[in-house]
Amino acid sequence: MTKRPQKKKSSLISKRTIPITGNKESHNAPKSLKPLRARQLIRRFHVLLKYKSSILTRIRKLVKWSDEKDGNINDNYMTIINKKKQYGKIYQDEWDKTWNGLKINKTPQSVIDPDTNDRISNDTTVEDMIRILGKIDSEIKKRGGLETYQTASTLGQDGKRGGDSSKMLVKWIKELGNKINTDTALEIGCLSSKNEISTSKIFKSITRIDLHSQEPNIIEEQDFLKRPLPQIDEEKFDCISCSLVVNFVPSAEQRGEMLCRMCDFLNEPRYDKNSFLFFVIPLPCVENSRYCNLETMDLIFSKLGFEKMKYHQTHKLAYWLLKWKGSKFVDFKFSCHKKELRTGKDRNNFCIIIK
Ligand SMILES: C[S@@+](CC[C@H](N)C(=O)[O-])C[C@H]1O[C@@H](n2cnc3c(N)ncnc32)[C@H](O)[C@@H]1O
Repeated sequence: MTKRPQKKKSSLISKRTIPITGNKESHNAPKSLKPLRARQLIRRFHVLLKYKSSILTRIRKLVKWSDEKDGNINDNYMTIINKKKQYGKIYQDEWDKTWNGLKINKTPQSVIDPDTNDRISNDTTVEDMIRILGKIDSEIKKRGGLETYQTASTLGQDGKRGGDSSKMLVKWIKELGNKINTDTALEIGCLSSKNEISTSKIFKSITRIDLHSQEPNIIEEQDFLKRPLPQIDEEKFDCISCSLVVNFVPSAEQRGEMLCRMCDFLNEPRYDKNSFLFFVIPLPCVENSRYCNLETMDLIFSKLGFEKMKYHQTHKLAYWLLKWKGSKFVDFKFSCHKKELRTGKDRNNFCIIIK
């Protein structure tokens, strides 16, 4: 059902978390955060990861990187840096400068400055990009890495602050009553096994995965883009929950791939059983993006064989419950490109590309 042959895809976060010299202590993720600071950090991580992804895409072209020969660039870009002494020095100097200069307890401020020093254009050299990578990697590490991001996101799930988004899935499934018959679920991007999707017991079994597991025996540490494709029906699911994950994925192509891939993990509908996708993204991804609106999402979902059962938006989030009609309804020729839909400088660049 995969739209195109599945290539081995990248881990979204580089495995490299220490500088070349390996002599920096890692900072532990904070145990608690004030809400404002948590929001600032989440935004900051999104910016850093997205920027890093654009830089790697550009380096990939410049150095004529081949996935077959060299592996995935997200995991292996350090081989480029380590190849030349001069590259290593540029990366390390920027790493150190950022590490020594960045005050992490202050409101996040940009160490990267796309308006002046860190702009990437057609003239940007590999050296320039390695310099920016050094800054970004150092900042990610100094802020505590993915663990800090997750602490901030978990805090956003606090019941007192609106609760976890799976509440909406549970409500909808209950509303649909016996029209919906789902036993198994895959929760992509699972921060906690105490969320309503788990405690409500609406599923007989839930497989939980996350890039960085906070409950190692319960949540499998796995990148969904690398999860082996099901070989037998028992490895598929009646429901996939993908809440606030796609916006975390740094590149538009990987977001598209994630959506296409979900079809491979859903059971073909049967006479007594349907398959569902619960999907959540921040509202600005559809309300204020230069490249994506609700019509774009409707089109993508319908071309991938989904039918909208429920939609709800709050002032922050957009939620969908979609029924998957099966592989017969997937338009394998469909592609979705980057096309400007809204102009204006206050837009965000959220985009989904399907090739
Ligand atoms: C903002 S949290 C969302 C948590 C929860 N699903 C919710 O709705 O509140 C995003 C989570 O997605 C995880 N994530 C991002 N990309 C992923 C991927 N490719 N595979 C698995 N998990 C991923 C991140 O590690 C992070 O824990």
